[in-house]
Amino acid sequence: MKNILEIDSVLLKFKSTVILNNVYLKSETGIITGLLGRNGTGKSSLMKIIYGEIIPNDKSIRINNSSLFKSARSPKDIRYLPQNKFIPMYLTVQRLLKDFNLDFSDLISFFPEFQKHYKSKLKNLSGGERRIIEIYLILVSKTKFCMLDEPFSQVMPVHIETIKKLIIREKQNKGIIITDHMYEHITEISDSLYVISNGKTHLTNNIKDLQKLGYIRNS
Ligand SMILES: Nc1ncnc2c1ncn2[C@@H]1O[C@H](COP(=O)(O)OP(=O)(O)OP(=O)(O)O)[C@@H](O)[C@H]1O
Repeated sequence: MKNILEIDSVLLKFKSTVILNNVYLKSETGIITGLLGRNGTGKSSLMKIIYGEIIPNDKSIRINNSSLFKSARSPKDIRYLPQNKFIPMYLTVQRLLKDFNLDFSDLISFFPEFQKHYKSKLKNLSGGERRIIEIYLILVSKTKFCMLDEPFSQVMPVHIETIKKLIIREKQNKGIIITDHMYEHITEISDSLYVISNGKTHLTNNIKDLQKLGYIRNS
């Protein structure tokens, strides 16, 4: 089944500063939605609003045309990978995979290096290894929509390529919203691309749009 998430009419202010104003964004099963924008333009805030972690001054969010009025979200509907680590360090890879109902064999088919880490606690993994586990759990576990906030920072280039393959596999079952300043990876895998500028989302098609919106320099 195809699921559609839409958000519009967003107004987010911190004190008197307007961060987001009149945003529109759509995510749907089978589509990778890229979100770009300069530092501080509100990409993480928009994801947190969708996830229900920030309550903005105004918003309208719908899944399959039903409005979400409550702030609590079910993991069956939306999963969110925040920028900062969020999983308790004392949990093992084995325990996390069990909790998220995931297979170790699938993880190591993408990341064979993790064979030795089945019983490792997160605190005993490197920063990049921990990030890969977090990305895998959020991206692969069952849900309608998955939001990834800067999945590529901390991860080495070979693993970035693997994560991109995993994202492309997973979009068959869910809508994926992704932001990262390694924008070439985002433009490469995105089916639909928005840039946030001056509090608004701009649906963009090409690199020229990114230049016009001040996200990258004119070459
Ligand atoms: N809890 C808060 N209180 C006050 N201001 C905040 C709060 N959270 C975010 N902001 C401000 O809102 C703006 C948007 O922040 P946000 O983290 O959403 O930006 P971003 O586009 O994700 O940035 P980056 O690319 O640097 O990660 C920033 O100016 C930030 O300082």
